[in-house]
Amino acid sequence: MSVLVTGGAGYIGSHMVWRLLDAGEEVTVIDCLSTGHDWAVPPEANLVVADIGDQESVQPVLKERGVDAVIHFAGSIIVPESVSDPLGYYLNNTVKSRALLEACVNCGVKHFIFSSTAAVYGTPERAPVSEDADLHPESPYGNSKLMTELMLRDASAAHGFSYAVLRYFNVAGADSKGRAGQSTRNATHLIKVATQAALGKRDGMEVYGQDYPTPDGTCIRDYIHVSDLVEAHYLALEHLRAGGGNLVANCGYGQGYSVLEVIDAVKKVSGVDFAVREADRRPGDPATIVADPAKIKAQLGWTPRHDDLSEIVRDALDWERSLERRNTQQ
Ligand SMILES: NC(=O)c1ccc[n+]([C@@H]2O[C@H](COP(=O)([O-])OP(=O)(O)OC[C@H]3O[C@@H](n4cnc5c(N)ncnc54)[C@H](O)[C@@H]3O)[C@@H](O)[C@H]2O)c1
Ligand SMILES: O=c1ccn([C@@H]2O[C@H](COP(=O)(O)OP(=O)(O)O[C@H]3O[C@H](CO)[C@H](O)[C@H](O)[C@H]3O)[C@@H](O)[C@H]2O)c(=O)[nH]1
Repeated sequence: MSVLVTGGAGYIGSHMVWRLLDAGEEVTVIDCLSTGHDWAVPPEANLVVADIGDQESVQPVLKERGVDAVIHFAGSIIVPESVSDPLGYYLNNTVKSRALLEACVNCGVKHFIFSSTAAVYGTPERAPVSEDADLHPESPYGNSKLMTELMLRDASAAHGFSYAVLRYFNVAGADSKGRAGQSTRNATHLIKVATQAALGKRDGMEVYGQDYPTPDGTCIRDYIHVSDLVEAHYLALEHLRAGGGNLVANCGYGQGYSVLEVIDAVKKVSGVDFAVREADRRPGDPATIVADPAKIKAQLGWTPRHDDLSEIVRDALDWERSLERRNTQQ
């Protein structure tokens, strides 16, 4: 048995690859390196530089490597970018996921795990939000992911493979052993941006919108440590291999923090008081989104081990410092 990780040279995918190797799995990565880095893939994994939409590259990998499970991270991930380039997002996230799925069906892949997102809920009526809530994405990004969820459901019913859709909330932090972290060029995620501001890599930062209907006027999100997230995938893989059946589940802690609370945490942990400027709202941002994680806890026995904002921030800062050293050495 071996596992194919698409997008394994990216932030979350590279953590997954380490987790699978730690468990003794045989791992192949397909990544086109559009935002990922070849150096992020451990040498023990086999990296194939290719596009997931290119079936002529993907099918031989699935067959020759005897892949029984695909964990599909590859995609475009920035909500406001999806608003300005919707067709690019539908191509990379939806059309190419369809091509990948077809390749998997052609090659008899048994299990498929998909990176979905809290963005499929839009602004939920209730916080925390559970999986049976209505789905009203507010951005092309969220729509592009929801369409892939639907393709998976229908293709699984027709072709008999099993799948898990994991809806991630806001992923942050880094491997506590320092082996992987968020290295994307021009990253836009809040905790990454704030750690860069704390380390003087950028001249302060902006808060997008302070007039949301939340206690301090800034958006509320549920930040999940990347190591807890990849553990959820590992448990989902075991569940599918054991014949546990299809699963759609939230990945978050059920605890929300506002943008200003996150910035405060970064200032406290780093000991640096960087400049924070008010800016207009960013397109596509819902006010509040917090997970109800009851389902994944009950069905997979998932137990968060890093659900502490200070730990998330500390690991992100450590990784950002290590990137600084890497850049100095290059
Ligand atoms: N980071 C978050 O907070 C978050 C939240 C919810 C969902 N997700 C989802 O998790 C997945 C991974 O996100 P990430 O934060 O690691 O992003 P990332 O940009 O670091 O990783 C994505 C990887 O996919 C590769 N890739 C992109 N398009 C490709 C293609 N067509 N063919 C082959 N490789 C391709 C990139 O080179 C990169 O290595 C994405 O699908 C994203 O939508 C992320
Ligand atoms: O410099 C910044 C960066 C972000 N923000 C704010 O911080 C919050 C979080 O923004 P992120 O960009 O960190 O994350 P998003 O919530 O936009 O999106 C992330 O989480 C989503 C799920 O909730 C998606 O899945 C998506 O892939 C992933 O990027 C938002 O209110 C945003 O406006 C700022 O104020 N300043």
